[in-house]
Amino acid sequence: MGDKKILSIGLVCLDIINVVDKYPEEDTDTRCLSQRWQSGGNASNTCTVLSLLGDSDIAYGSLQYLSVCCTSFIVGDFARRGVDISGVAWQQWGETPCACCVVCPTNGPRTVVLSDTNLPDVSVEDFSKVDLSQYKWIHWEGRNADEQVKMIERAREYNSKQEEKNRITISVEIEKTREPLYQLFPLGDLVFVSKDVAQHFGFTSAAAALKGFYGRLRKGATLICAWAEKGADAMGPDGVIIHSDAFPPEKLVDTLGAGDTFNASVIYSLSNGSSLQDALTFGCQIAGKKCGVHGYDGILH
Ligand SMILES: Nc1ncnc2c1ncn2[C@@H]1O[C@H](COP(=O)(O)OP(=O)(O)O)[C@@H](O)[C@H]1O
Ligand SMILES: O=P(O)(O)OC[C@@]1(O)O[C@H](CO)[C@@H](O)[C@@H]1O
Repeated sequence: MGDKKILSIGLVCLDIINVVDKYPEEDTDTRCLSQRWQSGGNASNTCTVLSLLGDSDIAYGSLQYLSVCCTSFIVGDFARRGVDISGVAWQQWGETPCACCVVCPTNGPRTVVLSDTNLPDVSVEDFSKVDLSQYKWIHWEGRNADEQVKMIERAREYNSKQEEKNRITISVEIEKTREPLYQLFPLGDLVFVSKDVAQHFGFTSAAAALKGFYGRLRKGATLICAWAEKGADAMGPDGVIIHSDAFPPEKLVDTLGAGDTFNASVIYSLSNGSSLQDALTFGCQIAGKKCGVHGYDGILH
């Protein structure tokens, strides 16, 4: 695979994170323990974690064209982390998505309210400008699924003309409970399905979700389902379910981005030749470390 990179397509936003000692009640006025700005969104978090793990990659998400305050913050953050943004689909109009996040270190969970109004998603046209020969792996966060289907078709067509060693591995994440996203199940070589989607379909464990969803996948594909403090399960073409326990940190402080950290770490590990079991374990280890620190710096220590 040489020096080829990993491309991540999905949300890039600004996270404004309020750390509180207890989740605020409605119609109260409280002070947070601390507040910080952080680059966020699936594509951004994936690139952040990949860059910390050591790969050079490209955040290819939706960033506003105008250099308004929060956009320059995100760009600065990518530069600081060495994330290559030369492939970003800059938009001429629209507002940079922004998420107000509440993180409660006493019990861990994060609550997110996202404003994602009018910034266009990455389109097939944007994607047609991408030089696919640069990439060994492309990850799509399920969003504008109808367009994403066509982008993945283009990547598959490219693959059909390549020798096996030059083919791009295609992964998709189906995280939100939105009907159009389910058409992505048969499109990935690797599919991440969230606990939220699994529960929406009535599954009460990762293993049950894998058994229930696996039939929707393309031949030879792998399905992974993370289940917070219960760790994660995976099923490959042999139909065997493998599992990794979670690796809870000594003190749970911030679970915002744990799922994105898990996905990025699994992708990193598989793209470097690890077995599915090792990649699953590595994903849980790094995601567990993330839960023990605020933000992403320190996830390797
Ligand atoms: N409370 C926790 N303790 C330890 N590990 C956790 C915890 N929450 C999440 N993780 C790790 O992060 C991974 C993804 O978490 P999950 O909550 O399923 O994703 P998301 O953040 O997308 O909801 C889990 O498989 C697990 O390894
Ligand atoms: O890994 P998680 O915690 O599921 O996702 C975290 C996240 O990508 O989701 C929000 C948008 O939905 C962003 O504000 C935030 O950075």
